[in-house]
Amino acid sequence: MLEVKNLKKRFRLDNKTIKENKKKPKASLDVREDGHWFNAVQDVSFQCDSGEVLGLLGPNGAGKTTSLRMLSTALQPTQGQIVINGDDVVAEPLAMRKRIGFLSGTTSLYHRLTVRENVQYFGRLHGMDEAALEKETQAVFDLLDIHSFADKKADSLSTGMKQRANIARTVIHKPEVIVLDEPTTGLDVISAKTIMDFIDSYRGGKVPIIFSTHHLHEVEKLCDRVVLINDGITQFSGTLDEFKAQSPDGNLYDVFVSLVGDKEVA
Ligand SMILES: Nc1ncnc2c1ncn2[C@@H]1O[C@H](COP(=O)(O)OP(=O)(O)OP(=O)(O)O)[C@@H](O)[C@H]1O
Repeated sequence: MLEVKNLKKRFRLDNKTIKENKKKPKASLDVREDGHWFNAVQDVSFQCDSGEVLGLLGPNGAGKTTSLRMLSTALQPTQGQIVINGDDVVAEPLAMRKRIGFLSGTTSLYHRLTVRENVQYFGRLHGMDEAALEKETQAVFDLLDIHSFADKKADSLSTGMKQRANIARTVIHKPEVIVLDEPTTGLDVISAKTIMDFIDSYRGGKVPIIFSTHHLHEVEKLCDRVVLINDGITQFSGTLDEFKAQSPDGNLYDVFVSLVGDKEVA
């Protein structure tokens, strides 16, 4: 189980931005501008049980990536708690990192290695023995439909194949929590569907899986829980049914728009 409580992250602004902001009318600034600081994530809380799929929604710049980077220990929170199966992620980031599988926009592969070599390299870095590595490689390649290109070099792959290989690399060590930042963005229909089926395969299992997306149909199809962030604040956290119940006809788009106000919908 993953629990996130009152997460905050503020970034120090560079001098040029501070100077420029001083010249602008206050009303034109992002509500999160705060002198020398930018409060990218102001107050984010949610939880996700084992076997649940949680969809993280929000307009561009809402704070989704910043929140996911904190969950995965890539960024230290300014404040707040992140707990995985009773253990404190913020207090023990290095120990906890091994227990989390994080796909970010910058997760990548060694170009000259094959997919299999890449994935197994990361498995060995996590201390997996060869028998476990073989077994898990097979299982993950099945789930992500990778076998047909498993022995191709990474630099010869399509964008969709690369993303599937990146996900394989992210989960090869059987993490306790899986965090995927916009896993289907920019992908063709078949690769996106393969990744959605992969996420779906975790439902009802032992691992909470969290992914951010701008695609409401993915949320409708896959998610048990929905969290919507706006201006770095949790606007909604609950089940998919509770989210849908906010609109008379259960239309996700209408609920999203009603919660984020007149902000441009991504
Ligand atoms: N290092 C940083 N310094 C200053 N501001 C930052 C920094 N990193 C992120 N931000 C700002 O924090 C806000 C939240 O960014 P974040 O990338 O988390 O949003 P997001 O919800 O993932 O957006 P998108 O849907 O566009 O990917 C943005 O306004 C961004 O410009």
